[in-house]
Amino acid sequence: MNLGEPQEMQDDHAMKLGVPTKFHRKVGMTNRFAIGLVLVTLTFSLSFIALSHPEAIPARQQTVREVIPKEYLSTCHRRHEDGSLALLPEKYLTMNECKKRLPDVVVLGTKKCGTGALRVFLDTHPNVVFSKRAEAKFFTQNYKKGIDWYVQIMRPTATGQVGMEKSPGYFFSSDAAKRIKSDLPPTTKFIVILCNPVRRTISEFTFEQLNKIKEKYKVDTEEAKVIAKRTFNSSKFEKYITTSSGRIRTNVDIITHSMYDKYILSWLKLFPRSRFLFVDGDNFTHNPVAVLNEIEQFIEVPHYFNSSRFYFDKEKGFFCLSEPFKQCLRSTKGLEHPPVDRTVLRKLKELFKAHDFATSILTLKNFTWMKNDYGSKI
Ligand SMILES: Nc1ncnc2c1ncn2[C@@H]1O[C@H](COP(=O)(O)OS(=O)(=O)O)[C@@H](OP(=O)(O)O)[C@H]1O
Repeated sequence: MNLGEPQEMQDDHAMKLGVPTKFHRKVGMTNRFAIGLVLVTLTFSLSFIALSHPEAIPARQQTVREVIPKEYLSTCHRRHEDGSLALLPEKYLTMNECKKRLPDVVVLGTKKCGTGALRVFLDTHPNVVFSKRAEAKFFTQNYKKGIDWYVQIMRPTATGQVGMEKSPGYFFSSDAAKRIKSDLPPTTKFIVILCNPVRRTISEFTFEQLNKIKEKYKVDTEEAKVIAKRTFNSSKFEKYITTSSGRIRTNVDIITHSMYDKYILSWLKLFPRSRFLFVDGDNFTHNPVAVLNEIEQFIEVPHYFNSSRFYFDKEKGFFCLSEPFKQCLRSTKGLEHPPVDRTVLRKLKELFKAHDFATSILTLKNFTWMKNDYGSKI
């Protein structure tokens, strides 16, 4: 081809030689542009379809994607078969925004009304996470350790989980109430489990006696129980709670701790009642599912507890967990109580009746033991 020739002639030669002409080049460029445009549009459309319909990704690509176990999606822990908890690998903790936080719900009390069983049972709910320590006691004896210590003893929670703590001594402490008011957010909820005050008083006495024996003889709970039974003096309890003239002492802790109304009143002076759930401990002992369902609603977690998760253990004499693992409360819970003189029992009932009346007005609840005259068997 002579490059000095006019354009039409150059094209003529070119056509003959099979070389692309300017016209062909123009058409070629337009085609390539069009093909490119179609390819880009196709790629965009395919990735859009793939994103909005992950099932549309070809099977070969899906295999390289990690399949996250369903139970890892909104939690920070994995539960072993024996019930113990292990933190999930770091990437899941990040994905689920897991971190240690102040508790959302605090079980304030009350001592010997089933707070231990409440904790063990509630902790199996997938949306509930209790503190690492069984009892933090931060707002009472550990306050000097500082709020960072308190946060550190919590387990990490994912955003949708409810962090909880139980320290039954808080209920009796006006200091704890004031500190909670100043340190916890105004959204914190409180659970107070109350039970038959006569039975509660005997329970606290029995528990304290056992602890004294453990300390004195340097023995474990089982040995202490044997010693307690052997050395049991039937009038010990009666002597401890009555004056020489036979009146009930109203200045000993195990008695005052059962006068629930005065503590409730002091808490209600600081917090609105809507932030409390007052739970019937006697009902909880005999029908844990009903009470746990009530708690689920109050703390706003999905329904989880049903009767298949529990069984009544005849040897223990109490309900135990059957799912997700088998577990009864440890041997310091469900102690054998000493028999108590009938006259002393009657005096205790009379003393607590007036307080219970006030309790039911303050809580707007009629508790089991009030309906059945404190039960025939205490
Ligand atoms: N399921 C189950 N298993 C074992 N024990 C149960 C259960 N439900 C309620 N209870 C009652 O809980 C009482 C102990 O209460 P607390 O756990 O609050 O005691 S403590 O204040 O934390 O020491 C304990 O009191 P005692 O019987 O005097 O030991 C029990 O009566």
